Amino acid sequence: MIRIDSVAKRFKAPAAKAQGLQALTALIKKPAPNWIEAVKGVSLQAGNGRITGLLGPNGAGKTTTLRMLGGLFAPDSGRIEVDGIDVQQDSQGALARMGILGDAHGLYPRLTARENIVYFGRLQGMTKDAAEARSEVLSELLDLKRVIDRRTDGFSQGERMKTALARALVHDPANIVLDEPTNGLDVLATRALREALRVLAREQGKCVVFSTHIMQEVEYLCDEVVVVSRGASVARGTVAELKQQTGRERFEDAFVALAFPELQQEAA
Ligand SMILES: Nc1ncnc2c1ncn2[C@@H]1O[C@H](COP(=O)(O)OP(=O)(O)OP(=O)(O)O)[C@@H](O)[C@H]1O
Repeated sequence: MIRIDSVAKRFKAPAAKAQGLQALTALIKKPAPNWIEAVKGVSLQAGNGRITGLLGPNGAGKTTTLRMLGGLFAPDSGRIEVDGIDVQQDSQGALARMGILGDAHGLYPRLTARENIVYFGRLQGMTKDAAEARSEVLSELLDLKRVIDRRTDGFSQGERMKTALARALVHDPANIVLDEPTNGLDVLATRALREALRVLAREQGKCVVFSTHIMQEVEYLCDEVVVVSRGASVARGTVAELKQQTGRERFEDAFVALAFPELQQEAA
């Protein structure tokens, strides 16, 4: 179970290079930094055996939220818990309970897919035998058998994603977090991934959280959706509830109404 409570995070904007008089003034008086409010208040509760989608347009703050969940940096405010473990207080404990598929897959190109998976298992404290047995199970679940003993150098986007996902799941974590997992995948690879996520949540009782900006993805997969817009969670519910809440028949229209309310006012 994952619980994110009102997290916020801002970044210092890289300063534009000052020129002429501006540069001279900047030498004497350092200009105040500009801040980018990447996340201003995102909350989410994701239960076990369910797929929860973080749906938002580009730049809404999805990746930043998931990076805080993965302990890559701390929120400026708010709190994140994984199975009751506070990510800031015990990031190792929280990470041990999560399998994270980030935007960069970072496989070792000289190792085979199996070696990549087993190596990661060893880093998670598994015995070689246990990691190898698990790589077998995952190669079945993710349909990796054909390529599991090939070096990952030269893998297609889909093969890379599946190997990275297998690696993230090697320690059989109770919580699975994926950042835009279908990016760059073709229709068959997307279907295979969806099917795997369904098995993980519905049959194995995992808590699955994934971010996306693709409406269809959410309609096909999610038990619960959290809509994020401009750094804040603005709505949550099932697809049917969000359609009902906005009085829209199509989910795309419901999403636009929730994420960009100003567009509705302009249209009115
Ligand atoms: N390290 C950083 N430094 C400065 N700004 C950042 C940093 N990381 C994110 N941002 C900004 O924060 C905002 C939210 O970014 P984020 O990557 O979380 O959005 P997103 O919802 O994942 O978008 P996308 O769907 O396009 O990947 C954006 O405006 C982005 O430019």
